[in-house]
Amino acid sequence: MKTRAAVAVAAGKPLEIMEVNLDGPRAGEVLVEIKATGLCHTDEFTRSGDDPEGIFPAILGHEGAGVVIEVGEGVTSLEVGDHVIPLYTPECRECEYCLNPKTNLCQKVRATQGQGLLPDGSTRFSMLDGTPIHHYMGCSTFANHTVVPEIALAKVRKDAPFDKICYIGCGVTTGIGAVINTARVEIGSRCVVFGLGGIGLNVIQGLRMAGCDQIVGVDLNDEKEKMGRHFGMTDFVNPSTVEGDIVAHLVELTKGGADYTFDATGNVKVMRQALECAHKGWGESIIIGVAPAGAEISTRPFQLVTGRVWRGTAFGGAKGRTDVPKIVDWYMDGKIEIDPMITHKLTLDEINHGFDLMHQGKSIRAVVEF
Ligand SMILES: NC(=O)c1ccc[n+]([C@@H]2O[C@H](COP(=O)([O-])OP(=O)(O)OC[C@H]3O[C@@H](n4cnc5c(N)ncnc54)[C@H](O)[C@@H]3O)[C@@H](O)[C@H]2O)c1
Ligand SMILES: [Zn+2]
Ligand SMILES: [Zn+2]
Repeated sequence: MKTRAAVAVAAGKPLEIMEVNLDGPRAGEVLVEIKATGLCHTDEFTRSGDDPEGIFPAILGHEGAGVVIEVGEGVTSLEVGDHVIPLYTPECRECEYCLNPKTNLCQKVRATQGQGLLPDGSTRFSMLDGTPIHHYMGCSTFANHTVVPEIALAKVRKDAPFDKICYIGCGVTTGIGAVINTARVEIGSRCVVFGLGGIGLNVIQGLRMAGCDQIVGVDLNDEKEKMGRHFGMTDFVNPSTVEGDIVAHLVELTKGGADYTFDATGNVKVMRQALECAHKGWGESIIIGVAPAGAEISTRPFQLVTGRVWRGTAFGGAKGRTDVPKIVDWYMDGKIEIDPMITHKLTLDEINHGFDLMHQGKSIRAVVEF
């Protein structure tokens, strides 16, 4: 079949909207009509050429929601008409990682996914002249139709709006999951969140759900304060207006250090501050942000010797086929909010404008509706 897609033709170039060929699903695969997709920083990281593992041409996008149009041979868990969210972290439920409750990093299709290919080593997308186009993060949601492995699709309820739940495909789950699955924050905790963007705000609403006593938000942009407070932030700190050491300031504000801290900036200097403002003896710092290629974190080992813990999280530690449908329920039941974070709606033709908004710090999430 043919479908419309925004194609990343080369590193650093704007996406090109074009008609592409899409082959039907093979064994274990599913054809999905994408109804809506969010634009995440990770897409921009790859589009810009900063991602050392970026492969071109490719169809980017990993934060989508849509409907099953056709299932390949042997697919048993999904049928035509099901509503789904593609998962860049799949859940095969049989690999060593899926069977271990400590991780969500299913390895079943890892090797081919990293190469921009489906598990059989080939691509379903091509340009009209026959040039193959790579998949991206196993999802490629910047296309009106895409082919995804069955194990990389979460089946969700049919009454949930696509233009909101697409965000659960990355940002919402990453932020809330970092609190619930990775940190396992206890009721009454004091926490600090660095970076109040599309990820940090979801950390904040996760902390509110977890019943924290204090939720400190840290951002260089004062305009982020209002939204932070809306989602449950109790204190706002702009490091550029703090005199002296930001770490000492945060330790004092949290009465001795935070029980849990989160980096949602991707800046390795901020990651160090996040670790060092965690409480001596038990404070844990969770790295969510993706740092530039080659960047390294550092601290004095004494920080860890005296009981602080440094951890990281991918996709909020969520096992997608199991956890994503529950998060969709939380949204539909009003336990979490998504609507105020969808600040811009675009058509596929306007997708490059979405990246401009991201750079200008004007959007939390821009969503493309097909
Ligand atoms: N681990 C994962 O699974 C995962 C998933 C998605 C995104 N991410 C990463 O999470 C990070 C945040 O993504 P986002 O979409 O929220 O980005 P964003 O740009 O919307 O938000 C980042 C925020 O950090 C603030 N900031 C920047 N530098 C700062 C500093 N020095 N001190 C304090 N605040 C600062 C910015 O003003 C902005 O509000 C990115 O690095 C992204 O790649 C990780
Ligand atoms: Zn993402
Ligand atoms: Zn697995």
